[in-house]
Amino acid sequence: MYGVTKILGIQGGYRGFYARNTITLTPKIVNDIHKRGGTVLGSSRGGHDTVKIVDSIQDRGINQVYVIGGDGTQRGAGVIFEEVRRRGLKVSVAGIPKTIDNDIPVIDKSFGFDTAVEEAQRAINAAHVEAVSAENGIGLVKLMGRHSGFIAHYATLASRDVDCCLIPESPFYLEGEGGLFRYIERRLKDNGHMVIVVAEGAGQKLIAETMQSIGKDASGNQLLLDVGLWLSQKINEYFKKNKMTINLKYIDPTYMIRAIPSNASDNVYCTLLAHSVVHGAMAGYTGFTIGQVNGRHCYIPFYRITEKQNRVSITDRMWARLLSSTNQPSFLCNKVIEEAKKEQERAAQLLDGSPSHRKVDDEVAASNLGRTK
Ligand SMILES: Nc1ncnc2c1ncn2[C@@H]1O[C@H](COP(=O)(O)OP(=O)(O)OP(=O)(O)O)[C@@H](O)[C@H]1O
Ligand SMILES: O=P(O)(O)OC[C@H]1O[C@](O)(CO)[C@@H](O)[C@@H]1O
Repeated sequence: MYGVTKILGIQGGYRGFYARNTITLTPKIVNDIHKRGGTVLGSSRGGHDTVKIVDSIQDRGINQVYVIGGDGTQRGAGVIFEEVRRRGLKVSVAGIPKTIDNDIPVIDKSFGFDTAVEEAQRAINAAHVEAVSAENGIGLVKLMGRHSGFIAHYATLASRDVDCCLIPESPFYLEGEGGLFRYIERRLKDNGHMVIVVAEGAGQKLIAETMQSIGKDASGNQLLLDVGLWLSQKINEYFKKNKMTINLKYIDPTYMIRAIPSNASDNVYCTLLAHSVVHGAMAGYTGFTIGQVNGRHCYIPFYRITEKQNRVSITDRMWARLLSSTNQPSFLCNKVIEEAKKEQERAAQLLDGSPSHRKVDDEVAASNLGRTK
């Protein structure tokens, strides 16, 4: 369509610009990559040496750079764009959001998220089978998502077999009235079994009270303490102390939900993102991330994408729908709800520069919060 004669694939993430080989991408090489999990180019964490990267772009005569990855990758693309602009180079820099976490703001969802939610069903179903097959069975599933709870949230809504979903955005506590242990006791007495889904970023403050931080990864992301093992141990200890028999089965599908090939919905989404981003670069746009916003493909300036992370809003209808589907306690006091609403209003004003038009559905959220206390 555009008469492009050469497309280079940079291998091994950002360091691939200066420390790894590159491969020439041809229709034959990329023909079936949508049927394979992972990345044909390989990825890495860390290694973003902006000067070396832009030197490489300049030396190779590259005039369009398409950067595929999560929130960190998009931040890295933004830095490259600034350096390219500082040098006055005629190079278009465009980002394509790809992460299972769905933690990239502004866009409706990230490529990879749907596939992860679909694959998580297998782990939740297994947890449910194990839970119903034993006396006071508890199936506990930990899901990825880093500091966002979207995968756990939507996998719970999709499954309908989950009795409690714990996410980083909604703090919880274990002991006492309204705490997790009392809720588990009640569910086991009423139902004989239960399924708990916990996002890997949940409970970090609670765990940190008794466990040391384990540092950061090569990209500077805080490494998460293992909430799945911690919660399994805490639940077993509590019921042992209270002399109540339980059979807890812990399932950690972690990389299973990331390593599989993308599903049909994500394949179509990815194709549309690719078409849109190329049209944008060919039209002369630069410094943008492509993304679907309210169903339409948009060119979003890097600074909008990198100014914050997308997090589950616990005063939104979708979270209220989860609470009414699991019947779990909200673990929240009114003060936290009010703070969350204010944060949501501030975020909405930031996005459209005006007072928030989107009225949080207080009645639904509050009634569910109130009802499940
Ligand atoms: N602010 C930044 N400036 C320059 N480079 C960055 C920045 N943040 C992240 N990067 C680089 O972007 C790359 C990917 O970042 P990271 O490892 O956080 O993964 P990610 O893109 O967030 O993907 P995922 O969300 O799937 O983990 C790394 O090479 C990292 O060094
Ligand atoms: O591949 P690594 O370094 O273990 O990173 C795991 C992280 O990557 C993600 O899968 C994507 O950001 C997160 O959900 C998870 O916390």
